[in-house]
Order: sequence, then C-alpha cells, then structure tokens
Amino acid sequence: MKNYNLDETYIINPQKESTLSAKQVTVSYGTNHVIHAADLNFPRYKITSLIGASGSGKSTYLRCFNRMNDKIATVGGQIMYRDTDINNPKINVYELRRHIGMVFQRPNPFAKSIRENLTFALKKNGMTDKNELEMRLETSLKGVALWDEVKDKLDQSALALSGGQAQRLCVARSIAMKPDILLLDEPASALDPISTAKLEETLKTLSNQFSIIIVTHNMQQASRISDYTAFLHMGHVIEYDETENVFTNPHVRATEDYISGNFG
Ligand SMILES: Nc1ncnc2c1ncn2[C@@H]1O[C@H](COP(=O)(O)OP(=O)(O)OP(=O)(O)O)[C@@H](O)[C@H]1O
Repeated sequence: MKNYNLDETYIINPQKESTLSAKQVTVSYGTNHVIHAADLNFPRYKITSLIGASGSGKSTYLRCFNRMNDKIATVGGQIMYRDTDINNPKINVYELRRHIGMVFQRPNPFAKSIRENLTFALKKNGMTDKNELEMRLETSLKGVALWDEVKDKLDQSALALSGGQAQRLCVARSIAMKPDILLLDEPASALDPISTAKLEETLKTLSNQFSIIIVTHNMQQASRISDYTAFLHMGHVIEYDETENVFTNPHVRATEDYISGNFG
C-alpha cells in the first residue's frame, strides 16, 4: 500500500443547508483508532456517498450518525443535528433513530407479514388510527416503487420477497417513520444488477424528501446516484466535494489513485 500524506485533504463543504454537521469525529475500537475525520456538512435533500477501500472506516463513520457504535466503540467529536450534539449521552437514542433511520447491507425484513413490517414500529410509537396506518403503508410502499408488486399480498410473509424487493421493503420500513435522514450501508451489495438499478432509482426519487448518506463500494454507483462524495482513506476523509468534481477532477493523489484503480 502506498504511503499517502493523510494531512493532505481537499474538503469543500456544500454551500447548501445542512441536515447534519460532523466536527472532528473520532472513533476507537479499544486502542485501535479507526476514524479521525475532518469537519463535514451533509446537505439536506441530497445524496452523499461515502467511498473508500475496504477497512477505510466507511461503515464505522456512517454508524456514528445514529449512535450505532455506542456499545462497540468510543466516539469523540461533535455531530450536530437540529442544534443538538447527538453524541450527548443524555439524548434519547430511540427517538434519534426515528429521525435518522438506517438500512443495512443485507435485507433484514421481520418474520412477519409485509403489512406488519411497515406498521409494527408505527404502532409501537403510538399510532392507532387504522386509516393513518394504511395510508403510511401505501405511501411508503409507493415511495419505493413496491406497491404494485405487493399490494395483493400485504398479509403474506415478507420473507417470501426476493432480495431486491426485501431491500426496498426495508427502505419503505425506514421511510414509514418519516425520518429526516436515511443512512444506507452498502444497501445493494447483495442485489443483482436489475434490483440494484431499481433501488438506485428509488433512492434518487426519495432524495426529494429525505437526506441520504450511503456507503458504497461501487464507484459507478456513487457517481450515478450521489450529489456529493466523501473519499475515506485509513479513517481520514481525504476529499469531499460535489460527486462530479471528485470523479473528474480529484485534487488529492490518494483520491485520484483510488478512483483510477491505481490504489494499493
Ligand atoms: N466491531 C469492531 N471491532 C473492532 N474493530 C472493528 C469493528 N468494526 C470495524 N472495525 C475495524 O475498523 C476499521 C474500519 O472498519 P469499517 O468496517 O468501518 O470499514 P469499511 O470501510 O466500512 O470496510 P468494508 O468496506 O470492508 O465494510 C477496520 O480496521 C476494522 O477492522
């Protein structure tokens, strides 16, 4: 692996309203310091990709944004969301996750009906009105373009869906909670190209209503769907800018080598 100067960075924060601002975030697993990130602002109603080689810290960094590292790592720095630092130990993490939802690498529908997958958390959060629940169900499934495929089998098990359908169901389950921000950790890595294309299309549409931060290994995917891209190397954010600039005119050697395949 080439030695790059980790202090050589090029960070252009978007001149747009931010939904989340991360300041000097650090993460350690025991004595292993894996994230030392610069100050990044994530824009509202845009898609931001986190790219980088395996082990560069993308998932760890993403998990900071809804406190998913709490029990496994020590997190430092500030992550401002609606004027509150989400690292404050006093904040209600379950409430936070209603505003900042997450979709994981492997589709993980509950072993329940499609309807229950969508309404379970809503009911747990006190929504009892049947019409409202049905409306959320339909709107969320339409939001991920799954409604036409499942509207006649809402009471069948979600486990019978294909991988691509199950992943879109998981996105629908997240958006049913009407979060502000959707975090996605390599959501297409277990999907075939057709399901991946459908998911990407869904995310592009959803970015009109939600701010999206996505970890992806797939550089074509990052360049296809995201408005902004952050390149991570060894836990450092090396470059952050509009996606087009990162891919066509990278400013730092490590970024250039990574996107041109000369890395390592
Ligand atoms: N639960 C954990 N305990 C200890 N170390 C961990 C843990 N999770 C990740 N790490 C370490 O933190 C570093 C960053 O890992 P992370 O999974 O965030 O990288 P990544 O860029 O998302 O990688 P990949 O693309 O392979 O998923 C790696 O060195 C990894 O071994």
